[in-house]
Amino acid sequence: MAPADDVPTPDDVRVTVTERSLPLRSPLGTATGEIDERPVFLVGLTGAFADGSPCRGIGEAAPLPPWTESVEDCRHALADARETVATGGAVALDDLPPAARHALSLASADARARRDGVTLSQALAAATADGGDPAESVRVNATVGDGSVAATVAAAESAVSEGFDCLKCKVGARPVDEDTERLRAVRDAVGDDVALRADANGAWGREEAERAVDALADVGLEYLEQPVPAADHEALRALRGRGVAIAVDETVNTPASTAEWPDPIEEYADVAVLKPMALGGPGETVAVARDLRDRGVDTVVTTTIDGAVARTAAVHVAAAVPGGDDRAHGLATGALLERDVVDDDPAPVDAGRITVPAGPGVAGDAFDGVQNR
Ligand SMILES: O=C(O)CCC(=O)C1=CC=C[C@@H](O)[C@@H]1C(=O)O
Ligand SMILES: [Mg+2]
Repeated sequence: MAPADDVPTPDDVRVTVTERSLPLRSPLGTATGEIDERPVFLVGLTGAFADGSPCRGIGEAAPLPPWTESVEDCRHALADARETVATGGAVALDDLPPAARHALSLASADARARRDGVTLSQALAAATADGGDPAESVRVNATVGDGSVAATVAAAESAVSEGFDCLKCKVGARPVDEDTERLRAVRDAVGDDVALRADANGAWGREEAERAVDALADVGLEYLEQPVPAADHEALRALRGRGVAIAVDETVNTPASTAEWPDPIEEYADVAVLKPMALGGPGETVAVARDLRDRGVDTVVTTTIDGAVARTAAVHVAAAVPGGDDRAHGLATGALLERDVVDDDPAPVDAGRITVPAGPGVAGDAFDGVQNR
């Protein structure tokens, strides 16, 4: 772990953890079931760095198996970390499960960036060799859940009317032929100028996936995300070059699987969809994104349908990745929530884009007091 991302262990830092339950406006239908509520843990760091400068940072864990550990395991990991710091010990990020690690890695990065008077994306870009300047805004896609043809088309048309020029549709919850009909109907409704993606969450077997890819070859998908189970690497390789670009999500999005990625990954995927919550933090994700881009695999950053703290941090991650505004990112998930951790989103969506908050840190003082709401 780069020193910049370790939890600061100044003399008198204090870790606070508060739990929130964030209901969705309506359940998000996916191939692996419906998501109707998101439990999140807000993690605050307060105190002073060893040089006496104030240490104040905020992080968030939004556990979502199978991308991360369970809510219970996250709760325990954060309680143990809080106790370790309270008794003067040091927390080793490497020892934490992904969502808990994300919360502490983010809180530490936020505290350091606020101390240094820079945005999180500036700190993330500077922390890697050829960082360059982060993007000032990022393009984002709308997320369209599973549903009937009519409901899918209506949701797509609504997103386009709000200014989105990229739509990601969840597939895999119904027979392949129905999903290809849904996607074809969306294409017919929105025209050719809107980018269209589909995400199967690993629901299809090899034969179904090949049938889907062949049926979708003329729909003009930007990519098909995780068509087959995470571990079926040979199926991924076999799907390449059939007219639809292939993206991986579950295959690459747990620290454990980083060591078990199919190698060379560029033979298995055109795009990697990266989830900072699953990869254990913003710094970790930017490092993975740079490695993948060096290997010819494009990257997109998405939330795990997080609260505003983690979602805003993911915006900074997308802005810090070189060429990060080439593709739309899956960061417009705040609109899916009935209730968030703050009333005013510091990184709202406007016509399919999100402007990176001016900082310092994740969003300046926008999240001050978030744990007391
Ligand atoms: O990528 C997006 O548009 C938003 C995030 C998103 O689709 C997901 C977040 C978390 C779990 C899944 O339901 C889904 C995904 O698989 O990418
Ligand atoms: Mg996905």
